[in-house]
Amino acid sequence: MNLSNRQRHEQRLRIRRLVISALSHGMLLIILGSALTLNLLNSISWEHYFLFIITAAVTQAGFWLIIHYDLNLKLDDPSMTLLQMSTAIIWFSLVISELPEVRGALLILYVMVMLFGIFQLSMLEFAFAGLLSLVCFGAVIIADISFRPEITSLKLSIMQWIILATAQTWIALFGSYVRKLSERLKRQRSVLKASNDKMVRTNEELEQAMLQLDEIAGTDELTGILNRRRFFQEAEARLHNIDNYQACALCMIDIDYFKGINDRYGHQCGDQVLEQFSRIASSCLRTTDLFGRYGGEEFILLLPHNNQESGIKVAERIRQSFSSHCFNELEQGLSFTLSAGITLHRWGEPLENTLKRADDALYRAKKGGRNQTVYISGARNQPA
Ligand SMILES: Nc1nc2c(ncn2[C@@H]2O[C@H](COP(=O)(O)OP(=O)(O)OP(=O)(O)O)[C@@H](O)[C@H]2O)c(=O)[nH]1
Repeated sequence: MNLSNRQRHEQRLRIRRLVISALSHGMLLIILGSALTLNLLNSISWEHYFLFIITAAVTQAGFWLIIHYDLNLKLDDPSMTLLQMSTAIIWFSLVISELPEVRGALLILYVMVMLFGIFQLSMLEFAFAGLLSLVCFGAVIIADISFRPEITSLKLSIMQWIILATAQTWIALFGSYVRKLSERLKRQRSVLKASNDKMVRTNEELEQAMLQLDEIAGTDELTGILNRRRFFQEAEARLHNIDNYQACALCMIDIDYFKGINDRYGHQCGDQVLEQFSRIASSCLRTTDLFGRYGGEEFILLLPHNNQESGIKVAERIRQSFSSHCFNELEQGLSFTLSAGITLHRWGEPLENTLKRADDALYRAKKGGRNQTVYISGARNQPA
């Protein structure tokens, strides 16, 4: 039978309980065996003793086989608590019936059996187990009166029966109280677990929402690239972590005569050009590059691990890709140009200084006739 992890765990617990039950039987047999060896008991023979061993072994092995082959799972109560208790009560009664000398002391065995079911049985089941022990013990008394009248004190036997009835009633009441308590604890634990799970889920959802909010807060609505604020946050963080001998380029890009695009084709078409430019530029960049919208039609790039040559190459690649793109949807064969200013970040310098140089380079590109990339040296790229 294919069992779930939970069922397997419960079966292991049932085997453990069975071991406890077998040990209780064994303990009684050891006590009896010791008393027999020391000749303290006259009423019981070794034959009877071995019969007790065999019956105990057979019943315990039977229960073990039932659990081992998972047959108990087909029962209404897979723990077989009441069944095991009833078997034990009958077996203890047989043992007790052979030991009139120590019967009073052995009454405790019935109580022990009742304790076995303290977390499992309902009030009704407890009442059944208690009644069964009283009936079995009553049968022992009747057998004594019938077969051993000479050594039987009726008054004492009745007194013992009353004591047993009182003890079993008390245990049945106490047992049902303990069971209710444990059920209440279980319910509280499951409520706690449910609210804990809910809290974990809410936290995860909150975290997810915060991440989404953070992403939205750092994204330019029109182009989907980083906005100016987030670009500088991330650029500062990157520069802080960059190792000092790795050159890093900063590039500013401005679409040429953008006002004219707006004026001629309308603001919406101007937006389309900005979106298209962002797509083209993104396709020319590596995932480690930072790309943001500086404002209006101005864009900014941080290109880690780039020197003068490779930085200019990236800017030129973007410029050429953009200028060779045709905006046929606006006008057949229509294309635009851009200007770029680039510089290298100097190790340890504030980002505004680098930005100022890149802006100067862009200004020169515009002044120089647009549609070009101008580089201004970032001087040393080494520690001062
Ligand atoms: N469609 C659109 N236009 C914008 C946006 N942001 C700024 N602009 C416009 O971009 C234009 C920028 O024009 P200018 O700064 O004069 O520059 P230019 O026309 O590109 O000229 P040069 O940069 O000198 O080549 C302005 O008309 C702004 O209104 C935007 O999000 N969408």
